[in-house]
Amino acid sequence: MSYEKIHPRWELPRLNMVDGYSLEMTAKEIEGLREAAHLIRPATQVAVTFLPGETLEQRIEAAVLVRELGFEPIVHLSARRIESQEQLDWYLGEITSKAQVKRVFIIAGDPPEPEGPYSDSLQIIETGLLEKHGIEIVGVGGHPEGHPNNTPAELWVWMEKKLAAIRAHGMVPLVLTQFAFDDDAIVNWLAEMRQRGIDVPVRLGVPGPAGIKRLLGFAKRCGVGASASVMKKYGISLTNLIGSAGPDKLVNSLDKKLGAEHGRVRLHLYPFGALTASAEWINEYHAKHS
Ligand SMILES: NC(=O)C1=CN([C@@H]2O[C@H](COP(=O)(O)OP(=O)(O)OC[C@H]3O[C@@H](n4cnc5c(N)ncnc54)[C@H](O)[C@@H]3O)[C@@H](O)[C@H]2O)C=CC1
Ligand SMILES: Nc1nc(=O)c2c([nH]1)NC[C@@H]1CN(c3ccc(C(=O)N[C@@H](CCC(=O)O)C(=O)O)cc3)CN21
Repeated sequence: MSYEKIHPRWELPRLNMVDGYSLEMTAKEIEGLREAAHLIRPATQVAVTFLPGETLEQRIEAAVLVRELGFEPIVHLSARRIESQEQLDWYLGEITSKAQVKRVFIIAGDPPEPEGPYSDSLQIIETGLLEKHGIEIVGVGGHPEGHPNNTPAELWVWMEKKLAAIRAHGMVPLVLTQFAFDDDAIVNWLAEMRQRGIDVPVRLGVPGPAGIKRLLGFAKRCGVGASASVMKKYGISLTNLIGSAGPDKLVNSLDKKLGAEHGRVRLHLYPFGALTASAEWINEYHAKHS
């Protein structure tokens, strides 16, 4: 399968670690995206989250802005937060007609009980609504550090089922990983994925630069490992939580450790509300490595 659809340069070796990066924004970060826009390369893929406390209208407005500013929207769908099939159908209709969305990312979502008819991502793929609305590329989650509700073996089975279903519905699959601070967790997980014969493109989720307390808060909330030893590798001492930290060490280490056996990868930055800081970090990294 050709993955050129995912990104024009997917089939080529990366120029550096930020080549073909993607970013994300919450649906409420309309002003944040406007402010950061001049720092972001044209046609960059920008994902719009599906978090509690956002309305569908805010998400649609955000996707429209991503498109208007000359970027490529990726719209998140949180299966457990979708209230009905009618709502999913309507939302897909809105984002595809108003923002020409071609890309979605589907994740189960954190609610322990689904708020509507869907308890997992596979069920969304199987509705047939994605291709009905012209969606071409579908991302699903990867979990380098595992997931509290599934064993690693179960997670691989789920991944293969989702990827097969995306193909069966005529769309192109992609995996986007949960953010992680631990380079070894990411590299080992990716090696296992490739050993299993899963050749799908992967976007590796890394945290953008942010305050240390904020990074640790997100790690806790999202079940991401942030032990003293992992954070030390990342460049953070847990005895001094003042200031902020960027992903330089992590990204440099990934650059060294990732080889041909890990297949095609690109980065996805999780800015955690600081889009400008992430865009600046990318530009500085690019300037240093080109
Ligand atoms: N990577 C990311 O950016 C994000 C990751 N997540 C986390 O990833 C989890 C898994 O998502 P997918 O890989 O899409 O799973 P999935 O939709 O492929 O489901 C796989 C299996 O895990 C179960 N499961 C998933 N979420 C659950 C939950 N919250 N409680 C109980 N059982 C659950 C499903 O019922 C199913 O049996 C989310 O539930 C969430 O906790 C959430 C948001 C963003
Ligand atoms: N298990 C899990 N659950 C999640 O909700 C989750 C993950 N994993 N992995 C990473 C993504 C990224 N997430 C987030 C969540 C909040 C903001 C954020 O900026 N929140 C604002 C206020 C809310 C808003 O603007 O909508 C904040 O200031 O905290 C960003 C990314 C949540 N995500």
